[in-house]
Order: sequence, then C-alpha cells, then structure tokens
Amino acid sequence: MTATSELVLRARLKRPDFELAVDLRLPGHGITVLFGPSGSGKTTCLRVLAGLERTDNAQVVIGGQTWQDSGQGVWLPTHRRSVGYVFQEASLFAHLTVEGNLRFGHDRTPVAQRRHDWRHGLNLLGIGHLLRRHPHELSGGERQRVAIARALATSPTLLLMDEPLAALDAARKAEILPWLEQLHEGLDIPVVYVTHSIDEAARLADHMVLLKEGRVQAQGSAVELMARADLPLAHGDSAAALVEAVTCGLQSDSGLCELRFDGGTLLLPQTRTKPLPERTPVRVRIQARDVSLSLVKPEQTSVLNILPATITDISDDGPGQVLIGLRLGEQTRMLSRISRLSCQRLGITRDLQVYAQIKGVAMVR
Ligand SMILES: Nc1ncnc2c1ncn2[C@@H]1O[C@H](COP(=O)(O)OP(=O)(O)OP(=O)(O)O)[C@@H](O)[C@H]1O
Repeated sequence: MTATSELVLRARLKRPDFELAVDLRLPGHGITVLFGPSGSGKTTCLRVLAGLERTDNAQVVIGGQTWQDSGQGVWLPTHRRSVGYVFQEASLFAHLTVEGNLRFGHDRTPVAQRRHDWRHGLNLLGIGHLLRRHPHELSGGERQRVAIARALATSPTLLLMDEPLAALDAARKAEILPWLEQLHEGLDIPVVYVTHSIDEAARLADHMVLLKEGRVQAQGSAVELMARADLPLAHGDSAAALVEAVTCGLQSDSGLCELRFDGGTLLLPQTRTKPLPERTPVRVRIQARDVSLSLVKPEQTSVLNILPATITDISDDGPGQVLIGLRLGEQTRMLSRISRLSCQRLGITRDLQVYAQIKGVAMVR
C-alpha cells in the first residue's frame, strides 16, 4: 500500500455530551470495520468522511486527494465527494426498477468522475436477474444488495456502510454476507463499515478500528486485534481468534479438509459442496471457549486439532475464569478460556509450552 492510497481521517468535533477526537490512517483498499459500543462515534466518523458534519477541525484525504482540511481551508461538500453511502435501510426509489435505480446512481455522477458503467456491481452482488423488478418485489437482503450496487454505480472512491445488515433477520443476513465478503477483493476502493456484530467483523474486516467514547481505543489488522487479550473484543462469550490459512488438501476418505497456517495444520469438516482449490487463502475463527490446554500431548482423545503453543498472556475473564493468550508458530495468536482452578492446577505461566486442544474451527471466509 502506498501512502497516497491511504484514507486519512482526522477529526475533532464537540457535541453537548460527546466529543470525537480521532486521528486515523486507514488502508486504501479492503474493508475497515469501525467497531464500538452505541454512542462511541462510529456513524459520526462516516458522516465526517461524507462531508455531512461541519467541523472546524478535520482532515479527510483519500488517495492523495484532499476533501477537507481545516488548516488549509479546504472543504468539499458532500456532492463533490465521490462517496457511496449504504444505510441500515435500503433507500431505493420505489417507482423505479432495479435497473432504473442503478442507472439513476450512474447518471447523477459527473461524467468526468465515471469510472464504471451502471452494471459495475451486478456480478459482484449477484443481482443481474433482478433488473426488471421493483423494490417491493425484492427480499430485504436483495434490496440491500441493490442499494450497494447503486452506491457502486456512482463510481465512488470510498464506500461507507452503516450497519447494512442490522435491519435483516438471521436468514437474510446469512444470504447477503457471502456477497459482502467479495467486496474486499472485488473492489479497488476502501470500504468503511460500521457494525456492532462481532460475527460480521470476523467475516468481513481486513482492518479494524475500536472506538470508545469518541476515541480510538485500538486499530490494526482484524486478525491482530481480535486476539489481543487487553481489548474488550477478547472478552465475553463470543471472544475468538482469527487464523489466516491456506487450503492444502481434501482428505476425501474422512470428509475432512486440511488447512495450513503458520503454526501447524488444522483439520475441519468439509462443508462446502464444491471443495476449494489447493492453496486458497481462507480465514478461520476459533472461539476462546473451544480451546483447552494440556501440559502433555493428549494421545487418546477425540479432539482432532492438537497443536503446540506458548502462553503469552493470562488475564481475568469473569468469575472463576481466565483468558489465556497463546502463540503458535511465529505469529499466529489464539485465545483459550479456562477456569482459574485449571490454570492454577496446571501451573500456567507466561512462556510455558503447552498443547492447545481445539474443539471447534469455523471457516469464516
Ligand atoms: N445530530 C446530533 N446532535 C447531537 N448529538 C448527536 C447527534 N448525532 C449523534 N449524536 C450523539 O453523538 C454521539 C455519537 O453518536 P454516533 O451516532 O456517532 O454513535 P455510534 O457509535 O454510531 O452509535 P450507534 O452504534 O448507536 O449507532 C452519541 O452520544 C449521540 O447521542
């Protein structure tokens, strides 16, 4: 990534009970997830990027282009920022077909800014078969896919998404997530995505920013942040680490798929109807509660994935529980939640070599 492809967001903004103070340099490609509790300033960050918040102290630079710089007196109004904005509720024009909605997005873009034609998002979002329908003839998930494609039809240089799945039920979310996953590799522009859902973040985020009370608590790659025991993400029931791996074979006789990562191999059930080709990059999610520890390599156990690991952190994690940080290989991190009693009995200390027994591995992308 070159410095000019970066997205710079620096903003200070005061409201009666809230102050935003962020200074971020985000990757110029892939999906950055803004994550944090309600009221932490996620939507406000998107609004600053889109030019919807007038503040005297902000800088927004994308791909070397300055949209806003209070120091230099630069301020581009929203209509001059090439930004696509997707909200919780898809706001499609009811009287237009899907094609009409997409063409509208395209036609309102100044000719000089058009990099794509109105069909740009059709394949990426799988909506080619819906072109003749009106919004009321679409499911909630389809409507959101069309809303994203309409945003893309404007040839944005930045795509902002504010909880685009929050209004959908679990089945619709499951339907749309695979399409969203493709955005991080199918688009050459950065996506800034707001969500409260750790599951969505685990699947979609390349980069993450944790916000708390208007400040940046931490930022970094999603893989790194999810496994940091000092951050709230690693605590609570859904705490999990992400592991980047590549496929390295299908054991067809056992119905298992083998993944290789820095730190060993993982076996998991082959759930896809069509096995992934060799060396496909995948991401797996391993919940802290699914990882137990042993001082010696367990021999007679039904657990398939048992890997050597080194203890890096031990921290309290609620009544009677501790969260253990683990390193596998050079840099892979995992988390294990065990009882404090087990921790004491095993004499777990930092730098101790152990075996991690992994009971559940889910491929998340
Ligand atoms: N137009 C406004 N006028 C005054 N205060 C506002 C306005 N919009 C938001 N706020 C306040 O600013 C703070 C940050 O709001 P923001 O919407 O950015 O939070 P958020 O992290 O996106 O929250 P949520 O996850 O609930 O959407 C909150 O305290 C909110 O009440």
